[in-house]
Amino acid sequence: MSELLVADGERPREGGVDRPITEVAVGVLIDDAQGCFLLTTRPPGKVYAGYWEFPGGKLEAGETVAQALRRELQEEIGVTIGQAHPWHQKLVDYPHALVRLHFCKVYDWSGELQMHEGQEFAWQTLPVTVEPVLPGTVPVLEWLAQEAGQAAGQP
Ligand SMILES: Nc1nc2c([nH]c(=O)n2[C@H]2C[C@H](O)[C@@H](COP(=O)(O)OP(=O)(O)OP(=O)(O)O)O2)c(=O)[nH]1
Repeated sequence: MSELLVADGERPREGGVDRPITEVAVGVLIDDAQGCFLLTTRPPGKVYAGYWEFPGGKLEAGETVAQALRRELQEEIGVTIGQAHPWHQKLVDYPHALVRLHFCKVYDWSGELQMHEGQEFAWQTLPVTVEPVLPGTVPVLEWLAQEAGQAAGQP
């Protein structure tokens, strides 16, 4: 498990020191043929609206990460995913909540992208050209860059 990331640390925390951890499933949809990955904006009305992130959402009671991811991606972007490959986890302390992000890589899906919640989407390569990026999403871009460097034979 990686260390805690504190986002917007100068702002007060809702719920005090003992707030529960909210588990979140997040999908890094990778198009290997094109060498790109999908980012979407947070919908209007949600915290950090307009910030770029990877699609996903909170686990409901009794759900596994893979089940939640499958449901969220159907609801939010209209695709049905194949296998979700567990990748990294990150604990992020936001003003609004303490969240544990379960990032999964996804290489297969069916259906056309449909932004059901008024989001924008962008297929991106590194470095990304969209901004602002959600604080809890920034580490993912670093992990992707590390992997790309390793694949290219860099230390
Ligand atoms: N989907 C997603 N959420 C992220 C990422 N990075 C990150 O810090 N988060 C945080 C933001 C939110 O606090 C939380 C996700 O909650 P959410 O509000 O989007 O989830 P949801 O779709 O289930 O929301 P709702 O049903 O309660 O409206 O995880 C990311 O890359 N993708």
